[in-house]
Amino acid sequence: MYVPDVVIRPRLEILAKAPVPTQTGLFDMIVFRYGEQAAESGLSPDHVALVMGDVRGRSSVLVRVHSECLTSEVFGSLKCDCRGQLEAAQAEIARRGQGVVLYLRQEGRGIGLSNKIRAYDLQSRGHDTVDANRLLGLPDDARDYAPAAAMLEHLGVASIQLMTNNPLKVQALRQFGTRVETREPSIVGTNPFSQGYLEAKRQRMGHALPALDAALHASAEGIDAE
Ligand SMILES: Nc1nc2c(ncn2[C@@H]2O[C@H](COP(=O)(O)OP(=O)(O)OP(=O)(O)O)[C@@H](O)[C@H]2O)c(=O)[nH]1
Ligand SMILES: [Zn+2]
Repeated sequence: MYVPDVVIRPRLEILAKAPVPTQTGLFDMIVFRYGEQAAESGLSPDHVALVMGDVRGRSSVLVRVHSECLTSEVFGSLKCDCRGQLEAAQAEIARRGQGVVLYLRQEGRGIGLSNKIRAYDLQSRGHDTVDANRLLGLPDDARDYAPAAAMLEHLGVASIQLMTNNPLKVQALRQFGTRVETREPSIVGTNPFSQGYLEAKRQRMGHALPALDAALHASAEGIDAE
């Protein structure tokens, strides 16, 4: 995860804004541009905020900082939990009537779509998500949370409850000046195709996820895992 020693913020531009009705309610959709992305990365510098309710000046605003995952969100891939997490975040924001989803165009933990699919190819040959990135000579996690912090600052959010299982995401946002009051777990169901990925995130990337053995045992016994 990229966190510079000195925080220099490129200009945040607001490109467009409109109300968008969704299956989980009416959100304001704001498109931001933050800095530039090298064309060869395949990543877009245009990030999205979905905002519900009045968040300006508010504390403890529920926020999901979500990274793009084309495979699950568009095509229904079962290899990860991203789509479920996004849907759960929108549903909880709608339930509370207030909150923000920041959708960052950092596909594949920031390595871009084609590299992610190369990593999937290696995973189909038995490597886990971390080793697949390393075999490609890429960092485990190449995301930058400066755009998210700048977007929250623009929205005037005073402090947030962050929906994530990733402690490094909390740390990175704090380093960019976001007041993260609490971490709210973002646990969604597993399936046989996502279990390996979730277990690698738990064991190798420090995510606060229930242990897979315990979850499987609990579900076999008909008990809720968490
Ligand atoms: N490089 C790579 N990226 C992946 C893989 N599976 C999913 N992703 C990407 O991972 C990103 C989501 O990161 P995760 O590590 O799953 O979760 P997180 O955002 O760190 O943590 P949460 O906030 O708890 O969701 C999205 O950009 C996905 O496209 C994979 O096997 N390899
Ligand atoms: Zn995903």
